[in-house]
Amino acid sequence: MGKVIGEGTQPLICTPLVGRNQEIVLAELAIILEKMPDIIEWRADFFERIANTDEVIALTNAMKKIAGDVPIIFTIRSIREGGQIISLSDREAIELSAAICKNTSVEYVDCELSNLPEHFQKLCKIAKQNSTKVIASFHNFTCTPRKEILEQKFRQAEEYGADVAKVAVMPTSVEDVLTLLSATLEAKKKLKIPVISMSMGGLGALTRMFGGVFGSTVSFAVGENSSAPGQVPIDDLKTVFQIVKKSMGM
Ligand SMILES: O=C1C[C@@](O)(C(=O)O)C[C@@H](O)[C@@H]1O
Repeated sequence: MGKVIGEGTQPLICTPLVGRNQEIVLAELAIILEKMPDIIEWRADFFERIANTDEVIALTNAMKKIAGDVPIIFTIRSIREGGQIISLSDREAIELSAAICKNTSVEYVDCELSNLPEHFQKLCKIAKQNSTKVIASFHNFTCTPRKEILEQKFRQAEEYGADVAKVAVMPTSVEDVLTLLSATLEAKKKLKIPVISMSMGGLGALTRMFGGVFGSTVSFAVGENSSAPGQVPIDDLKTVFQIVKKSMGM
């Protein structure tokens, strides 16, 4: 049985795929699976044929065949939230994500909270009809907004009907790292849905290792290539999680 976000005592380890074409993505997937991640994220904004819906669907089907029980997150990260430049408009990106949900070969779809509410709701509806879970996400690659803003983003994810709330921000000080951890703990206590959070960059790397203690349910790790600054190699993360389990009993 594949792992489910929010279940279990330790955060799940998710490794991103960032290949530009089918051959590279599938090669990355084969290498990553040997490292036994709990979840795979396909960052489809890196895929150069993203405008061809049939090819994108065919690749998710091929990935599912190889990944088996390992759940897949389908993500189109927009340029405004740290993603690649793509030829699709926001509406077209939502339509592609909806087509992926209808095809049912991925377990999760990422949708940014910065989308128009009607676009977000449309994708949520189609995802639910097809038993795909929605991860509502918020990213800031330049700074860490105030704690109240982070809490509001977590809350908004739940209010919008998402299944998981995710916040990724860039710290410029250790205080920023504490702000992210503190907002995560608050969200974990108040929300009914699981939360994922990370502080990016070198300073934030500790949140990828110890964020589970504060309520984060997934940590993104480098399998083959990194998709964001500060990601820790999967083997290192597994070692840290073992030490946390042994020393903290979680
Ligand atoms: O949202 C996230 C988190 C992330 O930005 C990180 O910092 O690990 C990496 C992205 O691939 C993913 O979609």
